[in-house]
Amino acid sequence: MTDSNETPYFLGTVKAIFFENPENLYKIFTIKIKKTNTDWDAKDIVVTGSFGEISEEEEYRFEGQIVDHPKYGKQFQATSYQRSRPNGRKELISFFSSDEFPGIGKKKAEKIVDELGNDAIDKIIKDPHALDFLKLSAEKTQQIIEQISNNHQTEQALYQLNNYGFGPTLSARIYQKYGVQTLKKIQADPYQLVLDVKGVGFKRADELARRLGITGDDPRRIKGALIQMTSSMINETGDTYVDGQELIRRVMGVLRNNSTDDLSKKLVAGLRDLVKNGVLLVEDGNVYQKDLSDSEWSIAQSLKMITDTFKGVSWKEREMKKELKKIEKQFKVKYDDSQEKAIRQSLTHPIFLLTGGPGTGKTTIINAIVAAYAELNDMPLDPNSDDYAIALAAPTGRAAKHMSEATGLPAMTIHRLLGLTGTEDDEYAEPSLDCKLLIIDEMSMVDTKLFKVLITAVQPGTQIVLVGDRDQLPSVGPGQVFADLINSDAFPTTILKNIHRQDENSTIIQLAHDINEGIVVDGIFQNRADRSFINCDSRNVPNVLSQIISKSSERGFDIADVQVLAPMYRGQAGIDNLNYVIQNVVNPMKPKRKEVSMGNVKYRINDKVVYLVNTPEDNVFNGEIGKIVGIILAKENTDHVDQLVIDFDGNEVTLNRKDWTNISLAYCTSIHKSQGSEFEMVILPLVNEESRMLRRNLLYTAVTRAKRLLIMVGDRSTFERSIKDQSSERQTTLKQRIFTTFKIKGPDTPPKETQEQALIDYRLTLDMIMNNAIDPMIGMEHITPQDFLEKK
Ligand SMILES: Nc1ncnc2c1ncn2[C@@H]1O[C@H](COP(=O)(O)OP(=O)(O)OP(=O)(O)O)[C@@H](O)[C@H]1O
Repeated sequence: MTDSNETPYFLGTVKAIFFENPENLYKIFTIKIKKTNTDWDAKDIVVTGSFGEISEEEEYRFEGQIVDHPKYGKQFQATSYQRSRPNGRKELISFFSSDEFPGIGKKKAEKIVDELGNDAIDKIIKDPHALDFLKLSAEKTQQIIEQISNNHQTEQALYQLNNYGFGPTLSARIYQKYGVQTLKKIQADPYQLVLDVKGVGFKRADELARRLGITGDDPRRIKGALIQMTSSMINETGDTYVDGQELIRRVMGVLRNNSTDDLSKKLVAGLRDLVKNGVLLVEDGNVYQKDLSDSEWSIAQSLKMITDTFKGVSWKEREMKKELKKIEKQFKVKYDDSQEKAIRQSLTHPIFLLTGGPGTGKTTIINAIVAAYAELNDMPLDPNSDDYAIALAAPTGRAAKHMSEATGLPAMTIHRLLGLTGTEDDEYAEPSLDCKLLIIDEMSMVDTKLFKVLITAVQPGTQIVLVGDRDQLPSVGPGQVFADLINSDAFPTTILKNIHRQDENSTIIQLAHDINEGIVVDGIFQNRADRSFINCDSRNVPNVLSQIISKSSERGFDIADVQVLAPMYRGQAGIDNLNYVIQNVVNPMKPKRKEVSMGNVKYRINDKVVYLVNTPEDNVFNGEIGKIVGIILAKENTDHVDQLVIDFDGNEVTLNRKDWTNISLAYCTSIHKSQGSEFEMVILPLVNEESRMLRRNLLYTAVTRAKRLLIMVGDRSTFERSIKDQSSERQTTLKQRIFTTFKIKGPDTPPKETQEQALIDYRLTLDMIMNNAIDPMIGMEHITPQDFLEKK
């Protein structure tokens, strides 16, 4: 493609930037070509890549390669770029006399080049007195120097970030955060990156710090470890705070090799500093990430504001009675007592909570609420009408689709409703929600931070209905908002218990309810038309599963409708091994078939895969399941990289090898990931080795994913034990914040401890540890410090 062996480049002026992703700084734009060493013969080309700073009408030099995008055709994928420097006398004169340097005309520009020569720019950057001969005012001279240095610093920073080992995406993200201060900031405190830039963990910052000579018990290192450990522990448990003593013990484990006598003093000083700077917060001996703690408070305050500003309803009781009769007729249903109570409460209160297991009528009630609300408030149920003010939303795309199908009205993800991008910027978003009735489904999946953004967006006078199944697994992110709201007793709540789904052959729903009640009946292990139990130990699970899958495909089940769900990745009956085993049953390697590898995983055409991150620019989101429809080997394309083409429900996405870490095989997925989705057939292997993870809510969530068929595999005692194992609640303080804000006296609220007292306690613990009275590694025998450094 190129004239010579040198890297392909394009020099040109940026004309129109038509796509920018603020998260990874990915941009797509056209340039008007001035020069290239390729045989591209058009006047323009589309350039793509991650760029810290690109301005329209500026000239840049891009290095990279021409690629052939399956949808958009040929474009230039830039791997590096720099603002082009004026070259030669003529260009330099027009550069200095341009609008960038007001006050310098052609004459002065000529003088500069005559005096400083063709490397005038470098000379000005290096020597602040280089321009003295012009005899301009000090202010003017300074302006010129700054203008030139700013351009230069961007290049310099990105070059140095690359030297530090950051790839283009991370470099662009860091540069976006710190701008021209990038190098100064990083060199002053590389651990600040852990806090400021998503994707940089303690381990990476620690490596960089070592290169910069920051080691041992340097305060910056201690603070970096405290921040990272707090975040790791919160992500691990889903709690909204960590136990202070435990945190300290773990941080000691990380810093252990470098411990000095006064480490304990330094640790407490580090903690104190982080508290002072608003990063962490200490309360009642617990350590919070300040923003997560603030989110709990904001939620409580917003709920209070919504409650206080509610002005009641304008219609009379008899009108509601009449309306209930009308909708029963309209939907051809007779609501049971708790259902009727739910409809009444939702219509008459500012905030209402509705929870129930499968088939208890949650969707039925959402429909009734919408219809009755519209009628009683004289609102047309027509989304195109200006007076329509109902917002329906759910945390996942699938749940939103279900809501929309059930109501016949538009429903969307909470992210879309709020205009969020699925990136870390979401936490700082302050959207405003313009509706009068807001209904959220699958509320158990909403975490603290998302709920904070949602609820603070709600305007006074809005009525809110939160619907979900409180017994399912809590959200992936920290918190258990739905359970906390229900347990606070601050809001009217209805728990639906009667199962209404009339399907004589279906026993799965009853089983789910029994599990939820902790009832172990023999019937669980007897085969029914829609479910069966296969007794086997963990060694036999792969074999048994292979047979079930073969049989199900003989019976005409598409593998897309069959989902194996497991709790753990490791082990014979773990997700990784089962994916390998099932892949070889449904999509085996044969001679002449294409196959590519990524680590131990092989990918073939027709493989079922799951996407693991959010990439709005490709319209694919975390948890979406797709099918590999194409494998393009490096030797077969102009990019010279292996590519997978994946069909996500009609949306085809091409992933270069470097992005294959964003997918995994999906024949078997985790129960956690399956929440909010339903499958025709669920196969659920549970084995004794996993007993540490098995809780009632995990089993309950897995079982309720099955629409038509459920096959449980494993040993009886494991199932029995998980049914009996009450799920342990997450540690959060949302309930207490609600008690305080609503002035409700909560049951035995623990005495308040001041920050100072807590810090003194830590000091004592630390001193004991330092004096070897307590081994900091007690209870951590099988755990290495590495386990806490960065989440995999
Ligand atoms: N009072 C009722 N009388 C008769 N049928 C009812 C009643 N309430 C609900 N149903 C029916 O029961 C079935 C389950 O109801 P619905 O789908 O609303 O429950 P759900 O709680 O949303 O269940 P899931 O969470 O599993 O979707 C539906 O077919 C619905 O029509």
